[in-house]
Amino acid sequence: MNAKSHVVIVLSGKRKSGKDFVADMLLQCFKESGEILRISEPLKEIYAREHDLNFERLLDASEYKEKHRANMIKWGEEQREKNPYIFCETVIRKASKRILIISDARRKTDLEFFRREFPKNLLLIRIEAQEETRQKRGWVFTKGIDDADSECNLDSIKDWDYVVKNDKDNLDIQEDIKSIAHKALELV
Ligand SMILES: Nc1ncnc2c1ncn2[C@@H]1O[C@H](COP(=O)(O)OP(=O)(O)OP(=O)(O)O)[C@@H](O)[C@H]1O
Repeated sequence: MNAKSHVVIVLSGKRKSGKDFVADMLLQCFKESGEILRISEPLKEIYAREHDLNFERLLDASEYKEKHRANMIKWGEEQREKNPYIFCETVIRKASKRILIISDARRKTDLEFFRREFPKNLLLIRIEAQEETRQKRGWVFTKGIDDADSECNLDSIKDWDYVVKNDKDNLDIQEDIKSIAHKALELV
């Protein structure tokens, strides 16, 4: 598939704001024509290979992932200093479906990449949840992670196509999900 023929929905939000949850709900709207891709996946794949770690365990929500999170962030920064778009480029090479849901944009350079590559077929989404909600979902403020660039770099961005307030449950965000899915299908 020609890279330019994708419609791309980019999700961003703080830890435990519900990025994966929203990505899954969106995917249900698109079924076979959609797929979820994560910028952090090639990062984890290459990091695991270079550090002799278990790639699968870095992907799930395990203690193992949390243990390596800080070092992985630092390593990712070093790679991005050489090429800020390296992980976005890798993830797009893996895309095979018409509608791509990128569930973890974290930096302005990620947005730059998608704006440049998909100027007409792009939806930028911010997921917001209050700290109290995130804590109920298991979030604990961690110095070096929650105050790092990977969590804060997009805080100042205001021109999202949609902001989803995800403090309640799936019924509460269903209307937002429908609008986003509808807009994406218009762009196909
Ligand atoms: N609207 C919702 N209704 C019910 N549960 C939700 C909702 N949003 C998120 N959750 C739950 O909260 C938890 C955290 O959500 P999720 O994993 O999607 O967050 P995330 O932003 O992807 O987190 P991280 O950045 O840490 O990977 C999950 O258990 C998820 O099922």
